[in-house]
Amino acid sequence: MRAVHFGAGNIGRGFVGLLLHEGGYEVVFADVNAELIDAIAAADSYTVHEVGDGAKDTVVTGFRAINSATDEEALVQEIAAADVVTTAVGPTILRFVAPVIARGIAARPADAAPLAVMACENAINATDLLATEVRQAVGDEAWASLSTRAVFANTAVDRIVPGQPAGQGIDVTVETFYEWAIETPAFNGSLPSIPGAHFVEELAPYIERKLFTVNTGHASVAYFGARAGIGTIAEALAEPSIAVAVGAVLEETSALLVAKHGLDVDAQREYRETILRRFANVHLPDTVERVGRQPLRKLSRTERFIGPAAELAERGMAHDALVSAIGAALEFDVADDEQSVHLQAKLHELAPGTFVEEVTGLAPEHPLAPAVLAQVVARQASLA
Ligand SMILES: NC(=O)c1ccc[n+]([C@@H]2O[C@H](COP(=O)([O-])OP(=O)(O)OC[C@H]3O[C@@H](n4cnc5c(N)ncnc54)[C@H](O)[C@@H]3O)[C@@H](O)[C@H]2O)c1
Ligand SMILES: O=P(O)(O)OC[C@@H](O)[C@@H](O)[C@H](O)[C@H](O)CO
Repeated sequence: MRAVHFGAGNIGRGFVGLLLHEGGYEVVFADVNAELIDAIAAADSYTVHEVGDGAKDTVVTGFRAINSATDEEALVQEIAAADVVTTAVGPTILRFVAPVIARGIAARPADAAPLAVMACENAINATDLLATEVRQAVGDEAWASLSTRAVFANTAVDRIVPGQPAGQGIDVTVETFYEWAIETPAFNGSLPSIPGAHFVEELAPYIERKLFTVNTGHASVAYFGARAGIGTIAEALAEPSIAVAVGAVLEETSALLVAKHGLDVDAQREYRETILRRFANVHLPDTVERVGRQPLRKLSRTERFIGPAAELAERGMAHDALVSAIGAALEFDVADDEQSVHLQAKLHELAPGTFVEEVTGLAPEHPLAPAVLAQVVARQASLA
């Protein structure tokens, strides 16, 4: 069995590639980073080092690597012969990988089984977004045929894989925890063989529980930590005032998840506690800069802050702690992060109402809009 995986970065090597390898796939990593692809191509194996309680090392073998920026023809042939295509490139990059995926599907033999396509990104319905990009890349007529030759399935992936320290080659340091939920109906009974994954009938409760607990909590630690001048996630969470603020954020998103998806209150409390222990793992060298990266994406309408806060406001439920975290996000000012630079520029340039509509997608009449507007006004006053 063969899998083509786009994005040979942290989660690509440290989780998706690993689980595909353990499922018996030969993994072909595709990435635009020439140095990384050359290093993977030159290696016979790499090691995934877990850190924390019960940690173990796993050696990954049987992979190849293709530079997707310079070797598109080879990539098309790999996809044409693959069983599975996965991505972990970031939601904003899906539109760049869509055209070659389309070409690969079109090049498959007529009698080939449908290709399983799964975007492993932190976003609601990321694979649907990828499918939309493929459709836009080829047009409606070609899509009518392509869409019968591939199965696009939404997934939720969870494992904290920090930026990797220099000097360890392509090895990856990860936490011990992992979860990969894959939505089944699109497969019509022919599920891909990935023993480490968890196949579920309906993904919405899983992806929302993950994004609005793990990622909302994580980003809150990052933004409160950055505001306090703290560099790592574990150190930020060790600061009592930050732990209290993040706990309050997660109480709010948990209340939404319980109300919306009928999650068990005690199970959700345990899930939250597990997550806070994961963030506190001092062996994981994770930084507030990585976790806070791309704040414009994180402040967008369906993402980890505005998404749950808007639904809470619509239901008349408490959301003050989330609004405070949004206030901290507005202060994220990291010169190396392009979106952080754009965020700060918009705060300087735009009227507060325009900023709220443009960045968060909230209309002025939305019940959450006034509270977010107040945070923007306060941030702009501090910059004046
Ligand atoms: N790291 C984590 O803890 C984690 C956990 C769960 C989900 N995710 C999600 O996985 C995705 C990747 O995150 P990451 O932390 O591995 O990031 P990363 O930056 O380590 O890896 C992304 C990789 O994608 C490559 N890439 C960029 N553009 C490309 C293109 N056009 N074609 C092919 N490759 C391209 C980059 O060169 C890079 O190697 C994101 O959506 C993230 O939210 C990350
Ligand atoms: O990848 P992002 O930028 O959406 O979010 C940063 C982190 O919260 C994220 O990568 C987590 O480490 C991961 O989602 C854990 O499963």
